[in-house]
Amino acid sequence: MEQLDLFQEKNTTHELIKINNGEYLFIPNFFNKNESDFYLKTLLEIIDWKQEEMNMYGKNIKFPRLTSWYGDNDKPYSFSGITLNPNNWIKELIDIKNKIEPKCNKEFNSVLLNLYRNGNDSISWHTDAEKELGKNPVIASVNFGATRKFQLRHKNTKEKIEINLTHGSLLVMKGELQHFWQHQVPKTKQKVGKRINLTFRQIK
Ligand SMILES: O=C(O)CCC(=O)C(=O)O
Ligand SMILES: [Fe+2]
Repeated sequence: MEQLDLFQEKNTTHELIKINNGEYLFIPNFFNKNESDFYLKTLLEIIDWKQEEMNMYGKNIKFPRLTSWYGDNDKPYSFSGITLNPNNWIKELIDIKNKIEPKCNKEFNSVLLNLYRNGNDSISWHTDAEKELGKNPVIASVNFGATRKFQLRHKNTKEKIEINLTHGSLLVMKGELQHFWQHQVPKTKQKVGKRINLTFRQIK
């Protein structure tokens, strides 16, 4: 049936959503408009944004987005074929971390930031299941700027879920979700502005 290929739209106002093999929280206006505008503008200016490259089959491929890594862990963090050394925490990132931790019931010691400059920037299907993150990692994703589609796909059943990550929203992925579901932010042909995503993590 064609229906199976359609993404289920899950922009409900319920906070905790239980899915097959995982759960997540989604709170659209976790940060109010003023806070969100402030963080979008400030983080664009003060974050140490870089376009990382990875080597694939002998070719250097540029990531289709800018990234930056902050944390209190002196260990470098490796993912998608690259290793990032953490920058030291800055006040704005600690303020965001302090605000989300009670909602997540979790403390974080690092954050990966992504800057999607326009609709051509993206992140392709992956899981956040690096071994440094432990067994069932809690990953808190904070969003400022343009709304982009965030898609989840079950590895076995291929079931798909789509969430519009709006300005000021908080998405918390938890339970066994990272073992069973991949996620991505696809490119879009629509004219979209800049978007910043922060994923807070606890690195062991
Ligand atoms: O931009 C997003 O919403 C997702 C980012 C992500 O999945 C990651 O950095 O691991
Ligand atoms: Fe991810």
